[in-house]
Amino acid sequence: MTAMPVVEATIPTKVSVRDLDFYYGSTKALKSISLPLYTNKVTAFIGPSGCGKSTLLRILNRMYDLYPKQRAEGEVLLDGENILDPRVDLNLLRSRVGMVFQKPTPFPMSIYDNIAFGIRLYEKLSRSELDGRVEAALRGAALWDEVRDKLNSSGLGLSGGQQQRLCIARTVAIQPEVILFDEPCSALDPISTAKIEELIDEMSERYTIAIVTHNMQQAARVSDFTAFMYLGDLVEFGETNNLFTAPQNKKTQDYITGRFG
Ligand SMILES: Nc1ncnc2c1ncn2[C@@H]1O[C@H](COP(=O)(O)OP(=O)(O)OP(=O)(O)O)[C@@H](O)[C@H]1O
Repeated sequence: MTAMPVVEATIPTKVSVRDLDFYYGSTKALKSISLPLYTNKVTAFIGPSGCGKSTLLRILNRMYDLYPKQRAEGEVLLDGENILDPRVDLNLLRSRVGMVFQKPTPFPMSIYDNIAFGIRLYEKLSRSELDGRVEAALRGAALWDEVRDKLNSSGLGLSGGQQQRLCIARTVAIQPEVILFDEPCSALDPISTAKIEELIDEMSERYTIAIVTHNMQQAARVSDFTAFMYLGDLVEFGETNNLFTAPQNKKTQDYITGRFG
């Protein structure tokens, strides 16, 4: 049993990962991970390729459940409720814990319908209520001003950075509590990346956020807390400032100073 790192006892915990193991078939990809995601804070998962960052992220909304040979053991408490329990309603869970992927993946439909599609799955709204929700979501993703005059055009006609903000709008439209970002900027140019980073910062006022990133500067810029992982272990978890300036573990230090990874 590994102890849960407690860094900020004064901030409420939204998600509590406890003694989490994860298997791809017989391969163990995560080993007894325990960490908190603090409410309305951004937590970055960093570490060299293959250390388990995306695996950990995908557990937080049971994405792995789509694959029969993948299995998690341990607990992931969302507001105290274990989301690994087989009785959990996955549609409800994924409406509470949204996800933005590495590659922007708009649906092949209009900008408006990209947002409205998910809302319609969960709620029955009048046209004017739906219009309001679509606008609020696009504003929340800092995209409204760029698309307000072409809501009926295809989402696929937008630039890569705009498409990623459309995907963020689609996620926030469902009014989740937690948002998971899996390398959200890796396909984007520096200006689009800066916009998404700024957006993540603003979004943390309303959502609890976890982000997987290869880019340590990005982790340092956007996150409040950082988890450093290595070969399926959580090596160090702490406030981002502390972890980057005064790492406690030699492996963390080697990684952030570019000695490996
Ligand atoms: N579908 C899969 N089947 C079998 N093993 C897998 C699968 N996906 C990932 N793994 C293994 O699990 C481990 C963790 O992978 P994961 O993708 O979570 O790492 P990561 O830190 O996100 O890597 P990267 O930065 O390269 O995306 C790796 O050893 C990987 O080879």
